[in-house]
Order: sequence, then structure tokens, then C-alpha cells
Amino acid sequence: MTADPAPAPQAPGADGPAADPAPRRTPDAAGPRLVLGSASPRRLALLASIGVVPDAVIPADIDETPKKDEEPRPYALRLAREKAKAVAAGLGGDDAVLAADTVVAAGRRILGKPQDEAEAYGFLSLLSGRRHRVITGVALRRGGREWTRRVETQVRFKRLSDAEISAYLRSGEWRGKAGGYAIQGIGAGFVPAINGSYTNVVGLPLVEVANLLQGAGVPVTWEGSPA
Ligand SMILES: Cc1cn([C@H]2C[C@H](O)[C@@H](COP(=O)(O)OP(=O)(O)OP(=O)(O)O)O2)c(=O)[nH]c1=O
Repeated sequence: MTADPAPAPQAPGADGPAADPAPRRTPDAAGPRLVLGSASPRRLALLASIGVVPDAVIPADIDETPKKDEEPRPYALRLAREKAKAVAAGLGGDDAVLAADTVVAAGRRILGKPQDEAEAYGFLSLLSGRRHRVITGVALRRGGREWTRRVETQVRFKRLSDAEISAYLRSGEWRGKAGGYAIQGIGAGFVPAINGSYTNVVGLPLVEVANLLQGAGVPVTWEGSPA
């Protein structure tokens, strides 16, 4: 379930006995420096999986408080844009800055990163046995230009018992995750089905991000670590 338009595609990576498994930008890759404006290790790992290794990682320090009556879709895009802008403001020249924001939307309600276990409990109870949307806004800035995307995935949760929520909270996995769960971790056991992009739920919709990067002149090598 994707919104908003995009540019073009590319080719696969290789396997070989002497291959260096560490993904990296090719030394002679043309294009600008890429700065990832994010503290999220998931975003860095997702980029690395398609062979994109930023030249620098600079987390954005912005106020993430939603505006009065702000809905999840505009909120996710606004925050992505503000993060990219804040990081770009501290840089000069032709650097490309990529930033994103992921929220869980329960109807019109924005579920961000829970502040404590009690809030995480509330989020998981709300999501239990229901469908929700995960929305990621992405913003890329380069040389005074800006490209944006917004991607939505529908996620279904099984009904969770109190014991299951308590065990999950004890794992600590809820920390730093929108909606208080991680689909790439233990939380996978709560999700019978999704409709849309998986990587979008983890924090960065890779197909759309690759297209954005290529459209802005940042090379995507697809030389990630094979699974
Ligand atoms: C729903 C879900 C979210 N998440 C994560 C992705 C994001 O890191 C986080 C949402 O918070 P964000 O505010 O989007 O990102 P962040 O604070 O981690 O990093 P930064 O703002 O510096 O870019 O939730 C998962 O890892 N798995 C999931 O299943």
C-alpha cells in the first residue's frame, strides 16, 4: 500500500570465495557524499543490505511532538522533512542528506516510540487483535532540492493475552520502536499478515529509498551482504 510517485531500477550483487562480505560504496563511485540523518541502527542496516553505506551518520535533534490534531500521514512526512533539514543545515555544499520517520497509526491516533513500559503496554493492548497502519515518511535533500516519499503498510496483530504482552515487555524490545514493537524481532510472532512493504515497517522502505537516491544522483551498488 504505497503512496506518491518515483524514478528508476538496477542490477544484482555477486557471490564469490574471496568476496569481502562488508557492504560499501565502491571506491570510485560517482556522486555526492551521503549523510544518513538518523540514529536508527535499523535504517543503517537496511541501507547496507542494498550496498549503500553512508559517508556519515548524523542524527537529527528535533522536537517530535505532534501538532494539535495532526494526523499520522502528514506527521510522518513533516518529521522526515524536518530531520533532513536540520541535518542539512549543519552541512555545506553538495552533500545528500537522507532522513525518515516511522509511526504506527491506530485510526487517527499516532503511536510513536513509547516513553515507558506503561505506555508500551497501552500501545500493545490497543494493537492486539486489530489492523493498524505503519507509515514512514522519507526525505532526501541535496543542493537545495528536496525529494520526499510516504509509504504505508497495513499490519495485522493477533490477539495478545496479558501474559504475552508482559513477556514481550520484559524483553525490552519495545524500546525505541514506534508502536512499541519490532516486526523484525520477537514482535514477528504477533503479526500473522501484512499488506505492503516489509522494510517500511522496519523503518525505511527500500524500493522507494533506492529510487529516490538514484534520482538524486546517489549511486546504489546492490553490493550488500547476500543472505
Ligand atoms: C513498527 C516498527 C518500528 N521500528 C522502529 C523504526 C524506527 O527506528 C523507530 C521509529 O522511530 P523514528 O522516530 O522513526 O526513528 P528513530 O528515533 O529510531 O531514529 P531517527 O529519528 O534518528 O531516524 O521504530 C522497528 O524497528 N520495527 C518495527 O516493527
